[in-house]
Amino acid sequence: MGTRVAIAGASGYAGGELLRLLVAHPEFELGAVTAHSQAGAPVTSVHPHLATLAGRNFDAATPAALGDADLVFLALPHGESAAVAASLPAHVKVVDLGADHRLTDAAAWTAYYGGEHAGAWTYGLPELPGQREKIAAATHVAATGCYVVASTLALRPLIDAGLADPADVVIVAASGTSGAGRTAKAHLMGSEVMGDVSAYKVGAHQHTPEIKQATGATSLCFTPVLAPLPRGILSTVTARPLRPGLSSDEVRQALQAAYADEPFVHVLPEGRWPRTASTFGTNSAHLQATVDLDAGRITAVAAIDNLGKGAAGQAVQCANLMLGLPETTGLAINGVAP
Ligand SMILES: NC(=O)C1=CN([C@@H]2O[C@H](COP(=O)(O)OP(=O)(O)OC[C@H]3O[C@@H](n4cnc5c(N)ncnc54)[C@H](OP(=O)(O)O)[C@@H]3O)[C@@H](O)[C@H]2O)C=CC1
Ligand SMILES: CC(=O)N[C@@H](CCC(=O)OP(=O)(O)O)C(=O)O
Repeated sequence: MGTRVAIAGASGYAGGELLRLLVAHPEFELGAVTAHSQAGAPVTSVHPHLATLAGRNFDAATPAALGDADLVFLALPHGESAAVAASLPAHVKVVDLGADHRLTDAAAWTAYYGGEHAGAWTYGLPELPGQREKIAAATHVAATGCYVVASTLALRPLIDAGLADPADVVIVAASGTSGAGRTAKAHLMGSEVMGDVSAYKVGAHQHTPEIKQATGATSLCFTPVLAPLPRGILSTVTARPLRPGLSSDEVRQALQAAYADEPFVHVLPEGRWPRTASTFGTNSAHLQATVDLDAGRITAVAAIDNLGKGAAGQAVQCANLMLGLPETTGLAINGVAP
């Protein structure tokens, strides 16, 4: 018998990607897969690509159904996780894909999400220094925000190495439409998003405090961009170099040193820049960096799949650690092409 895992919010985009990963995971046995408005509906009516789940229906989200698992993934709208987590037996481990337990600063939560902060859990980005061990020892983990994963993997080693000025960071990041969720507004679907690229929540995006928390940046100008893709995030991070004459080689070497032993983070060969298509359906992040000599700025670019390393893949990576399994179990490193 494998470890029993359940999903709350299995009818959403993140929940659907979790389902896809969990049914193929060699150590997991699927427990309850709960939905809200779709409770009782066939799983394949919402996720027709999950053919092996034909005949299975979404469960109602009761504490008894979810509490029967060893580990529960919460893929619920922001603000819904704390109550569900509190209803579970104490021995059940939890990985939350939502934002509720990511921020350590309660005032930042209230400013960007509104309402009262539910409290911080262990932060679920294993590639941060020392974080893998904390995740492995944790019972409750808050998986990171999608833009935050890409931006942090590109920026954090450069701040840690003393190469990038944490007080002068600019990030422009494009996301595919699935980042907004399945229950997203009509303008994110179909004809209105095709052939269009647009900035949104300019200077006011809720991932701004989380990127600062995860990277150590103290001043950040973050502009998210909606791109006509189903999946993918491409984050372009620029920062002022802290050392005159800093070379591209030094910047690349800082990334290479930080990720030399990381199975999912790939610093590309010099001159090749990340593309979201290469990470589609994977838990990988592709990175590249240089120094823009004309502008006098470091430029680092990261690509991920927002539903992979940005959500469900990252959550499974954390669950593997929490359950003492090899971290890569059930997760893809290589993508699909063309
Ligand atoms: N999409 C992404 O790229 C990423 C998403 N996340 C996070 O994952 C979580 C889910 O996101 P996503 O899958 O995109 O969202 P979706 O809108 O696609 O799915 C939301 C899920 O929550 C359920 N739900 C809706 N309202 C309620 C409610 N009031 N109470 C309980 N359940 C409810 C829905 O059920 P039903 O459909 O049956 O009504 C559905 O299963 C969010 O916290 C999001 O921030 C994290 C990283 C990236
Ligand atoms: C394209 C799009 O709209 N994206 C969403 C992603 C944020 C989100 O809710 O995801 P996290 O769980 O990663 O915080 C947004 O910008 O609000």
